[in-house]
Amino acid sequence: MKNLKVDVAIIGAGTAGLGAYRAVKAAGLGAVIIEGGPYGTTCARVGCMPSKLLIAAAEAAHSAAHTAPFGVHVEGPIRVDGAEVMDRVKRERDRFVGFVLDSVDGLPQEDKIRGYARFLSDTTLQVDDHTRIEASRVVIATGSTPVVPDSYKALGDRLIVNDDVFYWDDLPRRVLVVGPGVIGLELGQALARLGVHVRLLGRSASLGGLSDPEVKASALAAFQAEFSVSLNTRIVSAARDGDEVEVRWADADGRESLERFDYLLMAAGRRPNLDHLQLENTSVVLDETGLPHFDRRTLQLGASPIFIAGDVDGELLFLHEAADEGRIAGENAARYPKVQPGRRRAPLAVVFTDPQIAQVGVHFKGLPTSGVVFGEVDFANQGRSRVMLKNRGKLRVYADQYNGRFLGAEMAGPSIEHIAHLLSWAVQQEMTVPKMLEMPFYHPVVEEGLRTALRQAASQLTLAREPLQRVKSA
Ligand SMILES: Cc1cc2nc3c(=O)[nH]c(=O)nc-3n(C[C@H](O)[C@H](O)[C@H](O)COP(=O)(O)OP(=O)(O)OC[C@H]3O[C@@H](n4cnc5c(N)ncnc54)[C@H](O)[C@@H]3O)c2cc1C
Ligand SMILES: NC(=O)c1ccc[n+]([C@@H]2O[C@H](COP(=O)([O-])OP(=O)(O)OC[C@H]3O[C@@H](n4cnc5c(N)ncnc54)[C@H](O)[C@@H]3O)[C@@H](O)[C@H]2O)c1
Repeated sequence: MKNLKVDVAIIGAGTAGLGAYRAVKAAGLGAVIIEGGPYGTTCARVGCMPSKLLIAAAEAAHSAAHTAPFGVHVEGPIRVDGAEVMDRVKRERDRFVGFVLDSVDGLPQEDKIRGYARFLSDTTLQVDDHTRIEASRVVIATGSTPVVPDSYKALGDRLIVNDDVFYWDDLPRRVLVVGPGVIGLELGQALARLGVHVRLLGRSASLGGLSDPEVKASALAAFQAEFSVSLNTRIVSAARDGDEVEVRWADADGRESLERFDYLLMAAGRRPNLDHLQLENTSVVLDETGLPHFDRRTLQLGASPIFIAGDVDGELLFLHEAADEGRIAGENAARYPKVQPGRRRAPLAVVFTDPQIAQVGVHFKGLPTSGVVFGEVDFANQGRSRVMLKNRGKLRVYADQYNGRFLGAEMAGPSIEHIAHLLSWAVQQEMTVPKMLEMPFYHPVVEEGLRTALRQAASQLTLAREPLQRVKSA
């Protein structure tokens, strides 16, 4: 058994863990980073980057197949070569992973420990059965794993998760996607556009994380016009038959269907990688679901010398949040016990479907029940969106009725990744709707649709009247 003593031990060399490691080293302390799986990060290897590569191929196929309304005719069938599609996805993915591997290669050899870590106490870690580490502080950055209900496990290698898709050598013929969340929608639509027969089933009314019912209805209509998406369904049975999966499912009205697929892609959410850490050996307080209590601002677990960062805290499963949290946890581990709140950014989430989906600031479901004004634009008749034949979806903005402060927005539509950025910057700058309307809007751009929504919200503000009413009622 090898014994080590170090200031800070970081568990997990993903985006959050590497960020934490860099922050500890920048503070002049010693650190080790422990990794049990392959280096390269979830984002680069099986997450953000390969999914966007698959989506890019799907967009190319979709555009090629939809030129006719412009009077442009591509003669003959559009041929998607699945092997070539997957080859590019994997080649480019490996390039992105390569950048991470280069940066890991650059770390001092003695700082890198290979193996899976578990806690023996707050400050003692066991890595596999070869190394014991005494660390004054520990950062948990172990990421998340797809949730796979036990009842599906008999499907064997015909049951897949997002990771498996990015190791395919060719595209399959038929895929059942379970879960209309972010991953299910992104991968489901991309595969459908590449010619795979896709059915996407959800067990509730949820869709891509949206909470605004009007935006959700608009997004659902857009997706359903293109491929098979059914909500409020129930999978009655899923059984393996040879190399196929036979699925019986019931729609919202209870009508049952029987269908065969090559794969069942489980995209029903992710859970934190905490199971094997043996947190029960520490002083950390766990809630009834086994998740540790932590301070969102400092990322400290109670008063312990243990910090948490990235997907594993189960809060904001996005790359930029994992990077921020890694830095904050690393800085606080370095300055422990004098921890400080870290700077957090305005909430921003983008789903790379078509239409894209985004949420910014306060979500619809988090709005107060009164004192909020709404503005909206339906992209169906928005000038530039119609010019491009991308006129699907809806955007709704929320503002404080009395001080005009822009609170947040939910949206589905064209150019949404960019509009969502503008809006998240406005949230972080604490702008009011009238102030936002003072900003330039070029013509003709999709952002003119945003202006329509902002104007509608502005017209309902009671900025001047409110103080008067207060005086009257006093
Ligand atoms: C398909 C998909 C698409 C996505 N697309 C986007 C996107 O477009 N934009 C976006 O912002 N986010 C996206 N995400 C989310 C984003 O990838 C994650 O939020 C981010 O990668 C989380 O980083 P992390 O450092 O917390 O975890 P990870 O990168 O997963 O790192 C955790 C590491 O810990 C290791 N580990 C686990 N347990 C132990 C242990 N006991 N001992 C040692 N090592 C351990 C793991 O092997 C892993 O390497 C996507 C995710 C998926 C799955
Ligand atoms: N573009 C991005 O930023 C991006 C892309 C992919 C993933 N991510 C991150 O990864 C996280 C996880 O993604 P996800 O799509 O796995 O989870 P999710 O929580 O977004 O969606 C899961 C969906 O599955 C449904 N569901 C759950 N159990 C089910 C069952 N048994 N049958 C049918 N439907 C079921 C849920 O109702 C929900 O709609 C996201 O929340 C996101 O933070 C981000």
